[in-house]
Amino acid sequence: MVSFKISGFSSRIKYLLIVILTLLPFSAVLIFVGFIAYLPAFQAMDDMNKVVMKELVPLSELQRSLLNAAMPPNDYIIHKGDDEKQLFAKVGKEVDVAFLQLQAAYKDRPDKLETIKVAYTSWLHVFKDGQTLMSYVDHSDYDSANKAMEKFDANIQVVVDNLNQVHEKTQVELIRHNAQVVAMEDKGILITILAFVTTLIFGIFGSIWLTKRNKSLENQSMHDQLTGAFNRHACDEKFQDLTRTTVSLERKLFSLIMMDIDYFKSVNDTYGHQVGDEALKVVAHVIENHLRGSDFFARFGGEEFIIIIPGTEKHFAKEMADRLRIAIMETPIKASDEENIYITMSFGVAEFPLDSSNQTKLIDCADQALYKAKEMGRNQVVVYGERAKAEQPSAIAGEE
Ligand SMILES: Nc1nc2c(ncn2[C@@H]2O[C@H](COP(=O)(O)OP(=O)(O)OP(=O)(O)O)[C@@H](O)[C@H]2O)c(=O)[nH]1
Repeated sequence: MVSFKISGFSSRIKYLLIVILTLLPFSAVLIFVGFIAYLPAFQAMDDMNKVVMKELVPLSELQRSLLNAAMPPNDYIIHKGDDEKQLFAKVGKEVDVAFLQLQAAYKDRPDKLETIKVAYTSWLHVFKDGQTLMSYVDHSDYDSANKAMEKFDANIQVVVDNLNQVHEKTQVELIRHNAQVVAMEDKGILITILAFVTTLIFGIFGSIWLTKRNKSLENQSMHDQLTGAFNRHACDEKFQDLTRTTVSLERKLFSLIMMDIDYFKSVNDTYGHQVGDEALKVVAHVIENHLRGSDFFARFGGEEFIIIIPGTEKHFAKEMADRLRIAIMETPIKASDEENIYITMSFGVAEFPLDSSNQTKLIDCADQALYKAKEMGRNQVVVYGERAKAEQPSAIAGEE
C-alpha cells in the first residue's frame, strides 16, 4: 500500500494531547493515593504536637516556677528582706496554679497524674518548709533555719524529681510516637512510589493503546474498505498537504490523473456485483504496483480513481497513465472458476498549477479530459488542454 503522511504536524500535536489527557486522570489518582497514604502520618504528627502543647508546655512552665520558688527562702537567710517573703508568697501561688493546670492537662493520663499528685503533696511541704525557714530567720535561730533550709532543698528536689519523671515519660512516648510517624511516612512514600509506577505504566500503555486506536480509526476513516486505497476524504487532505507547503507555486507542481472503468455497469449487470467488486480490487492492485512511494492514489467514488504524481508534468503523467491503461486491460479478472474477464479504463490528466491552482477546478479539468476520453471511445488517455486523438479502440468488458 502506498503510504504518506497526512497533516503530520497537527497529528503529532493530537497524539501528544491524547497522551497528556490520558495521563491526567491517572495523575489525579496518584495525587489522591499519595494524600491518602500520607494521611495517617499527618494525623500522627498532629497528635504529637497536641501532646507537646497540652502536656509538655505546662510541665515546663511549672518546672520554671519551681526554680523561681527555690530562690526567695535562700535569699531571705542573707537579706532578711520583706521582698523575698512577698516574692515567695507570690511564686508559691503561681506554683499552685501551675500544678492545678497540670493536673487538668493530665486528667486522662492516670499513671502520670499520680506522680504529679505526689509532687504536689511534696510541694505543699516545700512551701510550708520555706515559710518555717523564714520564721526561724525572723527569730535569728540560724541553726534551725539552716536545718530547715536543708529540708526545704531536699523536698524541692523530690518535687523536681517527680516532675522530671513525668517529663521523661512523656518524652519517651513522643520518641516512640515519632518512630511510628516515620514508619507511616515510609509506608506513605512506598505506596506513593508504587502508585506512581502503576500510574506511569497504566498511563503510558493507556496512551499508547489510545494513540494506536486513534491511528487505526483515522486510518479507517482515510481508507476505502473494499480496495484498501485511500478515500476521497484522504484525497482532500493530500491536496491540502501539497498546496499548503511553503515552497513556491511552481515547485509544488503535480499531475492529477482521474480514471474510470469503462462500461462497469455492464460488468455488474452481466457478472454480478461480486465480480464488479473483484474488478475494483484488481484495478486498485494494478495501480498500486505502478506507483512510486511519493505518488498518491485514492478511490474517488464508485468506479472512479484518482492519482496524484508530485513533481511531474502532465505529459510524463500521460505516459504513466498509458502504461497503467495497458496493464489494466491485460490483467485478467476472475469472474468464475472457469472464466476470466478483462476491463478497460479511461483516463483524464491535468496539471497543478498549470491548469488550475484550485483543487475543485483542477479535478474538474481532469474530469473534462476523462469525459473526452469516454466520448472518444474509452480505453484511452486524454490530457486536459491537449488535442485528443483516438489512439486506442474502445473496449468493453468481455470474456477471455
Ligand atoms: N460492484 C460494484 N459496483 C459499483 C460500485 N460502486 C459503483 N458501482 C457501479 O458502477 C457502475 C457505474 O456505472 P455508470 O456510471 O453508468 O458507468 P459505466 O457503466 O462504467 O459507463 P462509462 O463510465 O460511461 O464507461 C454502476 O452500475 C454502479 O452500481 C462498487 O463498489 N461495487
